[in-house]
Amino acid sequence: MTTAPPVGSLARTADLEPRNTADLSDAAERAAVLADALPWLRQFAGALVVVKYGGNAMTDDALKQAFAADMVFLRTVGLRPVIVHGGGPQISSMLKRLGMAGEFRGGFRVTTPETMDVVRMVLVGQVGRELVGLINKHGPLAVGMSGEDAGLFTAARRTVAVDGVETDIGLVGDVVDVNPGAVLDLLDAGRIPVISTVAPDIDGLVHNVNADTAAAALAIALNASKLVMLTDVEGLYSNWPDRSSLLSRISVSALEKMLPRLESGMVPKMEGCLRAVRGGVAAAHVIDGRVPHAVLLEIVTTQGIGTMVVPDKETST
Ligand SMILES: Nc1ncnc2c1ncn2[C@@H]1O[C@H](COP(=O)(O)OP(=O)(O)O)[C@@H](O)[C@H]1O
Ligand SMILES: CC(=O)N[C@@H](CCC(=O)OP(=O)(O)O)C(=O)O
Repeated sequence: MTTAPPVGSLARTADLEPRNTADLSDAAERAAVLADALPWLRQFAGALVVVKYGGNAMTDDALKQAFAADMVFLRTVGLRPVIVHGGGPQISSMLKRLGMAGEFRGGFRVTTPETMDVVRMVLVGQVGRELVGLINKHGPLAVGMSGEDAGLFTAARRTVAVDGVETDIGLVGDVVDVNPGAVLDLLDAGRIPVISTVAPDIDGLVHNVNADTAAAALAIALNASKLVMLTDVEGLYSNWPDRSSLLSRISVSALEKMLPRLESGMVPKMEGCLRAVRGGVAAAHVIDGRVPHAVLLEIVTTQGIGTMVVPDKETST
C-alpha cells in the first residue's frame, strides 16, 4: 500500500529548519490546481463514469500506474469509476509467441475457437489481473470480473462490415443483454470494478467482445454520466491521418455520417460512442491515454481534452 506523506507540508527533522520558499510556491500552485477542481468535483460527486482503458494506451508502466492512481483518486473524491479494459496488442503478442495467426477485419479480430482461448486467457488472466494489482497497491479497492461473471453480459455473434459487406469473422460478439447487479453491488461496497470483455451467448459459448463495444453497452445499462475511452491518439480526426483535423466535439448525427469512412480501431470506438450517447449517456469522450492523468484532465479541469461526442441538440457540428 502507498503511505501518506507526513502531516504538515514538511517532515520536521531538526529543531531549526530554514523554510524553502521555492517549495512554498510549488505547493501553492498545487493547492490552486486542487481548488480549481472543486466545481467539477461537486458536479460529479457520486457520478458513475465508465472508463475504457485501451490496450494501446496500456503499454507503458508509468502510464499504467498513473491511470490506476487516477481511478483511486476519483473513487476517493466520491465518483464511482467502472473500468472496462481492452488488450488487443497484448492478445496479438501472445498469439505471436504461440505461433498463431492474428488477423483483424473491419477493426475487429477474426476469432477462431483456438484464438478465443488465448483472448480469454490474456484479457481475464493477464491484463485484468495486472490492472487490479496496480489499483490495489493503494488499498483493497479493485475487483476483477469478466462478462461471464454473475451474468454480466450476454453476447450474440455479430458480423462486421468489411468493404461495405457484412462478414462473419468467427466468435465475435455484440452485447445483447447486460445484468449490472454485480457491478452495482461492488460500487455500493466502495469498490472499483475492473471488467474483461469476454462474454457467453445464451447457450454459454464464450465470445470475444470488443472492449469499446462492451464499455458502451455497460455505460448505457448503468445509466453512466460519462463514457471515457482512453486510446493512443489525441482523439477523433475527421480526416485521418491529417493532424490538423482533430475534432473537439461532434454530434451523434455527424458521427453517424462519418462512421463508414473510419478505419481500424476507430470503428468500434466511435460505434461505441455513438451507441452510448444514443442510449442516453450524456457524453462520450475519446482521449489520449499517452498523456499522464488524462482522465483527471478530462473530468476535473475546465479545458478537457480529446473528442467529445454529444447529442445533436448540443452542437451544430
Ligand atoms: N479517424 C481517426 N482518428 C483517430 N485515429 C484513427 C482514425 N482512424 C484510424 N485511427 C487509428 O485508430 C487507432 C486507435 O484504435 P485502437 O488501436 O483500436 O485503440 P485502443 O487499443 O485504444 O482501443 C489509432 O491509433 C489510429 O491509428
Ligand atoms: C472482437 C475484438 O476485436 N476484440 C478485441 C478485444 C480486446 C480489445 O478490444 O482491446 P483494445 O481495446 O485494446 O482494442 C481483440 O480481440 O483485440
